[in-house]
Amino acid sequence: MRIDFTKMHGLGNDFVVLDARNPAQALPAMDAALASALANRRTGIGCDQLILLEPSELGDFRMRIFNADGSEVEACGNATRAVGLLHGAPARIETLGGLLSATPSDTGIAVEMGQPRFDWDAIPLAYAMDTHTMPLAWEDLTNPVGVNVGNPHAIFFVPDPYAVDMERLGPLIETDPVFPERINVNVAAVTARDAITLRVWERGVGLTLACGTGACATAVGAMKRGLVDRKVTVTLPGGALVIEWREDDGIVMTGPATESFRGSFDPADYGFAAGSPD
Ligand SMILES: N[C@H](CCC[C@H](N)C(=O)O)C(=O)O
Repeated sequence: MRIDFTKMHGLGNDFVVLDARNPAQALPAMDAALASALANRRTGIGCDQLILLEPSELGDFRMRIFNADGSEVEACGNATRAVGLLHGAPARIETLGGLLSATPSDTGIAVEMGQPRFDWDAIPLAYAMDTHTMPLAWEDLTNPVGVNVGNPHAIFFVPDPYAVDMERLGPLIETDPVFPERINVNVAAVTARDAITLRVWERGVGLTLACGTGACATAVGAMKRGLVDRKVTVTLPGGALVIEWREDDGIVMTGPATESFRGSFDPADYGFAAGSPD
């Protein structure tokens, strides 16, 4: 019994997508162990996030998101565009972070990501503080913005994101106890009223070529600080996303989604029997 998968990416942030809406694709219990084994780029299929589609009572389908370390999380912007493409947008997608809508646009897929949350306990943080300019510092990275866009982000505005030692500082910040659920770490430079350059150390993954929720969080953080207008282009190593923060609709992220190839695997190769109940 083999399990089918679709390999996809959004600006190089890549995913292995499993579709468990089809009972014939009954999956072993999807858990941290299986997700991290499949995501492993040496011994597994390899991806930043493992995406599992399941039936949903609330929307067209449910999307579960597992980081490469196996942690299940609330939101993944690039994957939301990818599964919107795969399913056929328009689509209403249930996630742990809320019900999202994906619709086709002339530059790919547009996703309404909901409203950002800035309260310290919504990020969440370990104690109360001003999230507009958090009194925190890790060497030259100081006073980030804290925001939750379905998942938690810290945004540092710096002169040059590519001059930051993310491999060293990223994991230090990601796992600091001030972030009880860890954090996605963004370093950004505002280059115009409608342009931001961004790099992201992702919670549970590390440096990625792009992070959709990071682009959303960074855009609204810059808007809160009055650094940019309400619609900006965020350029990541893998390419650009357009982020707009509308009063009523919340954040709208628009960008490409790509299907790379399809394949299948035998769960027994990962120590799991297909079809075993969750
Ligand atoms: N690492 C993120 C999840 C994936 C976010 C990123 N891939 C995106 O496109 O939003 C987290 O733990 O919250």
